[in-house]
Formats: sequence, structure tokens, C-alpha cells
Amino acid sequence: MKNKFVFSAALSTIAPVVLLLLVLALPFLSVPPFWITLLSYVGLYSIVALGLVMLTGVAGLTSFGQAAFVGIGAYTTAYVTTQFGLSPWIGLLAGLLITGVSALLIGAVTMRISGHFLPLSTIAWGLSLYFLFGNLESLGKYDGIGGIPSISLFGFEFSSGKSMYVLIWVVAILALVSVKNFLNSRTGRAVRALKFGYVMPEAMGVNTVWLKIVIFAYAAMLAGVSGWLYAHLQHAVNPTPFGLKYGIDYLLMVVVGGAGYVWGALLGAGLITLLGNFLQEWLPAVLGTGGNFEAIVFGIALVLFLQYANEGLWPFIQARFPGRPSARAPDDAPALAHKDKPAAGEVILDVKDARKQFGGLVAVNDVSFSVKAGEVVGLIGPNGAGKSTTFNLVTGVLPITSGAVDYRGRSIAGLSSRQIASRGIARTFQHVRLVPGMSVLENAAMGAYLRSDRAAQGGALASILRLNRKEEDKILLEAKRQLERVGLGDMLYRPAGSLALGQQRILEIARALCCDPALLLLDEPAAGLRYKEKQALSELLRKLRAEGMAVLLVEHDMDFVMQLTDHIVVMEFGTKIAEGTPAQIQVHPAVLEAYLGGVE
Ligand SMILES: Nc1ncnc2c1ncn2[C@@H]1O[C@H](COP(=O)(O)OP(=O)(O)OP(=O)(O)O)[C@@H](O)[C@H]1O
Repeated sequence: MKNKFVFSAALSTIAPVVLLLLVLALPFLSVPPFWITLLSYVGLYSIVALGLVMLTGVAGLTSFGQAAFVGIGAYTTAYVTTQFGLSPWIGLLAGLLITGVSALLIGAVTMRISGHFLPLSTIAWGLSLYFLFGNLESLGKYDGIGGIPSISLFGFEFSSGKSMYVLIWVVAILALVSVKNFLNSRTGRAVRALKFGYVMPEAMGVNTVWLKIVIFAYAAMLAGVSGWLYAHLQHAVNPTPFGLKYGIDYLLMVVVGGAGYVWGALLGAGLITLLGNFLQEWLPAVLGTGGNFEAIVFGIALVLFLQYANEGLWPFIQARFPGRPSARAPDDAPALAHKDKPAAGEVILDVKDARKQFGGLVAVNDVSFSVKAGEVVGLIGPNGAGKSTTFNLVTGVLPITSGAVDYRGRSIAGLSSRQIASRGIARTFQHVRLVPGMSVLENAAMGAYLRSDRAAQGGALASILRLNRKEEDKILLEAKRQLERVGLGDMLYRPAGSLALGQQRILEIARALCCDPALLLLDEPAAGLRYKEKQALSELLRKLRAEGMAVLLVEHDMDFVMQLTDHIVVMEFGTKIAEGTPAQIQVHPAVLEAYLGGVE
């Protein structure tokens, strides 16, 4: 196992270096200039596609507007170098600034939009920018801007096709490494979770709206860099390559290559560029020049890929590699800081007259109960009794209508899930919410999102530059410790999706433990588990209770609840109908009435 990891980790580090060497060697071989130019375009498109892999493939945010950001990068440098005679490097900085700021502004509006509205808004954005480029007098209208100078560095001028080819590919490889580093970090793991809904990452403390804006800006800036290189390769810009058609082509590249894989960006950019070039020559010869047949072929290819290979081609190549490189826990690292824990018996959670109304429906009707440290409390009741709603009031998923929820003496009513998580309340979900393709270790590490020292992490930029290794080691070691604590220590590197349901539920508990909680909220933890799995879960929760953890669980499995809990709260039609020890609840007339419809 260890050897396999060393090999695949080495492979993932070596691959970009091998690619770089190949790229640098090519101009010295007698490759025809035509191929050098074509490969330069593959590099330019790869840079844009890498941003899209992160945005669309990994985070699930479809954007048709990337070509417009390429346009901003290209037009900015074209304008400042030709109008003001400034250096292309100033053009790059100005381009990055304008792309970044416009992406932050557009992102702040569009990233709150969900479903089909997001892709639609990116289409609108792509179209409007295209027409803006084409209609502004200062940008040369549809003729564009010509006479753009070459980039020069330390006296060397990138004026030849070969030198630009090398520069483009060095940038493309740096972009690849940056995106890979980013996705393999604390913030990157949160990005990888976005596609599977926002409730789980928010419960781990992730500000999902801000994170989406950050990756939108990151992808836009990569597109802007590509535009900068394009302008200085072509020495001229016009609106055509920044229109919607190119926005669609970028998406096609990512879908064909493998939307969820960084190497898929390069593969897709290569294949679509070569195919496009081939079709441009071949189709008019066969079908005549009367129609835009290339677009039709690409359209058909897109439909076929989405239908039959929606993961793209990269997974087929990756299957030939021995194991997937992933984050690995170190053998040793300093421990993460943790909060003071309450003394056994201290009231941790105090719910007082909590009320939740959905319009006229009172889902939770002035319910009160409390949970102490070192105690397991069960919240039970027939379907529709209001258990999940109560749970959601405590975890901040739903705003409370009236009443109070105090955690360790301080009100948490009205706080967001993020803020509640930061106080020390961790939760699991009724329907398991894991990132299936991510390893067990990385899934658990999501729980430690709020625990790392963010100043040391430095956020996204530190991840990109790999300045986050010490913090990463601490987080991954903590994840490993918690997984060992719950008995999943020998499954660290398996994809979470390959685990049995029982193990997935236990993994959710390990992830919750990584939050360093004093209160654990478990939503139907025994649902769908086999007898043996339930026993293992019971044993684990007993162990946690003995360590002083407070546990509140919503559960339908009466045997499980009766054997495990210290105290039970029973709800029916939103109201608390009984409360007491398992023995008291089992003979409580109101409970028997609620469950059995009355006893004689
Ligand atoms: N978002 C919502 N909007 C409107 N009504 C809701 C909403 N969520 C829950 N309800 C209603 O509130 C009541 C309590 O639902 P809740 O899901 O809390 O019950 P439960 O005890 O958890 O049930 P189950 O055991 O089936 O999960 C139900 O009548 C439900 O239809």
C-alpha cells in the first residue's frame, strides 16, 4: 500500500516536470512551425480550461462566459501597450486587476443564483461583453486593435512563434500546478464539496457564497492570463475569439477531456483544437463551404459525451495509473489547537420554548429540553412530529420563529450554521453527505475546516503556492486520529463512496469529531444500518459519552434509542408530549398513545 502511494505521489509530481521537459525540447526538434502554432493554441486554451475544470467540473458551476474574461485580459494589454506605450507586464497586471475585480462583482451577483439561472447569466455576460468590445470606438470596434508589441523579459524578446510557444506552455504548466495545489488544500476540499450541496460545507464552517466568488475570480484570472498571452502572440485582437461560441468551445474541451480532472483540461484542449483544425480542412472539402458544419460536429460530440461518457476521457487514461494520488496523513505533526471542554454534567444545550412556524403550520410548538455534557439524549416521535425541524433550529439550518436556544450559556438562536459550527456544535446528516470521490481521510479533514490557523494558511493564495503544508499536515493528522478513534483507521485512502452505508455514517461522525465539538448532533445515525453496524455505532457513542461528549440524536430505531440514551424527549405534532429516562418513556401513556394509537 505504502509503495503504491509513494509511486502515485511521485507520478503526480513528476508528470508536470516531464510535460515541461517535452515542451522545452520540442522547438529544438525539427517540428514544423504549423505544429508549434497549433500547440501554442492548445496551451492558451488549456489555461482557460483549467479554470473551468475547477469551476464547472469540480464545483459544479457552469459558465459560458470564460471567453469574455479572455477578452478582458487581451483587450486590456492591447490597449495599455498600444495607447500608452506601457510594458506588456503592466498590461498583465492591469488585465488581472480588471478581470479579477469584474469577476468579483459579477460573481457577487451570479454566484447567489442557483440552477439554470447561473449558466444563463454567464451567457448574458459573455454576449454583452462581446458586443461591448465590438462597439467601443476606443477598442477599434469590430476591427479591434493591432500593432501589439512582443513581451520581453530581461532583454529577451518573445517575438518568435517558438519563444511564445515556450512561454505559453510554461504558464500553462504553472496554472496546472496551481490548480492542483489549490484543490488539494483545506479550501480546495471545500470547493470539491460544493457540487454536492451547500448544507454540509456550511455546517463545517465554509462560507460557500464567498468560496464560489473566489473560484469564479480565480478561473476568470486564468482566462485573463490566457488572453494576455494571446494578444502578444497574435499582435492583434478583435472581438471574435471572445464571443459566446468560444465560451461554448471551452466548455466542450472540459467535458471531452474530463470536467472533474485537471489533466482533463489539457487533454480536452488538445483534442478539440486538433479536431477543430482537422474539421476545418476536411469538412469543406467533403460537404462544401455552405454551412457551419464544424459547429454541428462539435454539438453532436457534446451530446454524445454527455450521454455516454459524461466524466470525459481522462478517467479512462487515469485507470491505467496505479492508484489515484491524494492527500496523505503525515506520521507526525503538531496537534491542532482545541477548545476547553465542559465538565461532565454541565448543561451544554438549553432549548427554551423553541417555536417554528411554516406559514400556518406549527412544526415545533414551544418545545423545551436540555442536554448535558457526558449525556446522550434521544429526540423521538412519529413521522412529521417535528424532530428534524427542531434539529435544524439547533444547527442554524432554519431560523427560529420564537424562543431561545443557548449553547454553554450563550444564545445561538439566529446564528448561521457556520457560526454555530465555530462555537463547537458538530452534526451528521440523515442522508449521508460525503464527497464520494474524495478519500475517507480528506472527507474527515473537512470537519477541521475551522480549526486551522487561517493566518498561517493564508487562504487560497497560500494553497496555490503550497505555503500551507504545515497546516495541512496538522489537519490531515487530526483527521487520521479521529478516523482511528472511530475504527476507520485502515480505510484512510479509500474513496468515501466505496464504503458501506454503516461505515459512511461512522465517517460522518469522524468528520464531526474533527470539528472539536462539545456537542454532537446526529440525525438518524442508525437508519439503514445492519445489526452489527448498529452495535458498533452504539459502542462508539458510549465511548464518546464516557469521554464527556454531549450527544443529541434524532432516531426512529427504538431498540437503539432505548439501549443507548440517558434521556429521551418525545414529540408529536410539533409538541413535546413526554420526557424522561428510557424506562419511564417505555411506559408513558402519552407515548404509547402516540406510537400505538392507545392502549387498553
Ligand atoms: N421547509 C418546510 N416547509 C413547510 N413545512 C415543513 C418544512 N419542513 C418540515 N415541514 C413540516 O413540518 C412538520 C414537521 O416535519 P419534520 O420533518 O420536522 O418531522 P420529523 O419528526 O423529523 O419527521 P420524520 O421522522 O418523518 O423525518 C411536518 O408536517 C412537515 O411537513
